[in-house]
Amino acid sequence: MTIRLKKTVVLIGMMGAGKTAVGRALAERLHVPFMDSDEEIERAAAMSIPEIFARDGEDFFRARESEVISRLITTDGAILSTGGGAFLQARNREVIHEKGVSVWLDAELQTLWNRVRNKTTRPLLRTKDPKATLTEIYHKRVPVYAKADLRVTSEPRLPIPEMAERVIEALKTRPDVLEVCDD
Ligand SMILES: Nc1ncnc2c1ncn2[C@@H]1O[C@H](COP(=O)(O)OP(=O)(O)O)[C@@H](O)[C@H]1O
Ligand SMILES: O=C(O)C1=C[C@@H](OP(=O)(O)O)[C@@H](O)[C@H](O)C1
Ligand SMILES: [Mg+2]
Repeated sequence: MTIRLKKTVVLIGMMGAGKTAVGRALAERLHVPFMDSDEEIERAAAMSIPEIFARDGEDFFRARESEVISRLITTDGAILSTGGGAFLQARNREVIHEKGVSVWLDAELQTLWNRVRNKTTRPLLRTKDPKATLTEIYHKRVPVYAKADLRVTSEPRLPIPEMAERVIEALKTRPDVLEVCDD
């Protein structure tokens, strides 16, 4: 069985949902290019995300993020993992809807927290009470993430390759995106 992607699949959702890890596994499984907007921003700036936030601020980062998404979404039939804030901007949602298909990787707050709690790579969580900050961001964003074309729920103990399979199952409901050919 061969699977062919006709549109670029854009993974959206909270920090720690697994967009980067699942996106990479999904691209390997489907033999298509993998892109991550954060990695692309870091590479172009030759700085890490925390360094960009510290030196140039969040607004600067969001502007770079929009540019990178608009550019990368033009690659047909690839996987594009975005940063957790990307889908919040209407302009980003529009280009994603126009040229790709959005998949919300949805995970429970406790799962997200367990995955990000010991990491220093997410500047938005550098607050006095990072768990409260994550909770606040989560509740604010969920209604926007719900605008995605597809939603895939992540169970805390589901391994990354199985999450990638779940995404494929969800994509099978969209023949305009995924073509399954019996060999
Ligand atoms: N399904 C999963 N099972 C176990 N660990 C996971 C899973 N998804 C993500 N992780 C881990 O959680 C952390 C955050 O994942 P990441 O892909 O960076 O999330 P995001 O890009 O959505 O912020 C990483 O250490 C990743 O390996
Ligand atoms: O949620 C957010 O606003 C952010 C999420 C991060 O990406 P991940 O969702 O891949 O962690 C990164 O883009 C930046 O730290 C801001
Ligand atoms: Mg990521």
